[in-house]
Amino acid sequence: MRLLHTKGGARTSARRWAGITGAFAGDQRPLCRGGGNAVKIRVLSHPERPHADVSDCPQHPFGQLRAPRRGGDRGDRGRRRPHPFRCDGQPLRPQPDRGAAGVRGDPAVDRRLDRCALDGEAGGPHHPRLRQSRRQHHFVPSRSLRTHRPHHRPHPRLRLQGGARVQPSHAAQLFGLHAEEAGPGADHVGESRFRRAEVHPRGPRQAAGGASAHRCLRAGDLARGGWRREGGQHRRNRPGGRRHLRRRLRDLRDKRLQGDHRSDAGGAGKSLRPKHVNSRFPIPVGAVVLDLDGTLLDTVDDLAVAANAMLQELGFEPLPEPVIRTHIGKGLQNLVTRCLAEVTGAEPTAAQVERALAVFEPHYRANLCVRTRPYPGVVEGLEALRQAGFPLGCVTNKAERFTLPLLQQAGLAPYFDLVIGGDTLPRKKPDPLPLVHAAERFGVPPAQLLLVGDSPNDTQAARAAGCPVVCVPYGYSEGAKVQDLDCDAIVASVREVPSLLRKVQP
Ligand SMILES: O=C(O)COP(=O)(O)O
Ligand SMILES: [Mg+2]
Repeated sequence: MRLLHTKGGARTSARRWAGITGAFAGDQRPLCRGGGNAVKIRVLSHPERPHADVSDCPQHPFGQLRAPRRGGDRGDRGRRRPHPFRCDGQPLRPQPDRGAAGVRGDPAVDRRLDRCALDGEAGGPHHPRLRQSRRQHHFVPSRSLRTHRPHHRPHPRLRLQGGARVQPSHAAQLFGLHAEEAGPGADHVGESRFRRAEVHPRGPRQAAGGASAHRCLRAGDLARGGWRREGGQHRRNRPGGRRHLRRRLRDLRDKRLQGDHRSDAGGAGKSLRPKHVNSRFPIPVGAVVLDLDGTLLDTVDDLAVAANAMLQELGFEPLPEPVIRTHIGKGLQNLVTRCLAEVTGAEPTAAQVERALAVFEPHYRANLCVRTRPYPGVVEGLEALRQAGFPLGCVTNKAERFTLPLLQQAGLAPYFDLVIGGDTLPRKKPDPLPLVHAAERFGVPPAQLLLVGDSPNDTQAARAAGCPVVCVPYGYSEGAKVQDLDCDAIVASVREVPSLLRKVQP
């Protein structure tokens, strides 16, 4: 018996070859399996033609025929595909259909693994077209070898849809889980990460107490765990199943994230969105104000140059830029005070601050916009906000005498209808006064004035005034993490702000 493989030929060619060489007699027919460009034939030598082989064939009418390799069949591609669990020298994992494991290198194991199983046998040809069935040669790791995802980690494919507008802290609201409605023992409420139970709350039909599509109330079924049957179709759509999850996420994306104004979401007057889901987006806004340092303009380089020139003039060592960066946000006087405190190790007196400020200001005026640049996305964002019809304001703690020329030199002045500096009003951020004033000037209630900021001063002022606030992550948040700021959303850049807003007429 010979095992020959033909490549490039086909079943017909193989049969023809068998006929030509006379390798088969009477009822001995070549066993041909498969098709396409690979075929394996089992040649049974005829007693009178013991040397029948491809090399004997005078006509050699078809493509490459080759004898099986030494050491076993390595597949039609000429190379053995390494098994994922059989790296050299690594212990082999037990396989359900191949018996006990062993170590590659052990001749007995090698022989077993390299054995060329006959066509039709388990472990037979590896070419997919020659497989008896799809699953036969796949190694399915046993239950104990599968890796399990701990339940406290969010599923990797379970991303909240909605892009930047959705923050992890919204999970509870998105999925309709509020402390008062989740019931007693709902220890997961308030966690930013959510578990399976939170992602798949029971649908409205089940919650209403109606007969479930999946639950079966018959006694026999209850004895089987309450599901109609184990396995098969009935498990597919049950809550927690993948399909159920996909459908639920689609519902959330399509209907619930559209916001309160979508009264048509659920058909004629009937919203599918439960009342307790608080959709915050898009935010209804009549006007937008933006912070300057750390939100619109990257001013730290020029501020550091001026601050270090001041320190040098006063006889102190310069400070590194990252230190100066953490002192930006509460106005220039505060910056000077904190730089002095840093180098002297003590709180400076009012007179010392006044003297230092007098040294600082000329340096800053001379370096106002040398290396100061708008952050990426700022110009596009302002442009888009203007196009959407929002009146724009700049509310900063920087003194007005520096703010106005800085906006001019940076090319942002034409975008703003209103500029409020740190000394324009009696109090500055984090006091709500500048925002309340801006809302009045724009003729909108504070709840419809959006502040785009970067620091706790901005978020505190907005919360105190009752304004919505979104933060950019790149600014100077006085050492605080942007994730810790009390804001409605974190946007990667000002460019993303318009997509969060819905224009309301003032
Ligand atoms: O501290 C400053 O000088 C100004 O800070 P602000 O523009 O972020 O309000
Ligand atoms: Mg700022």
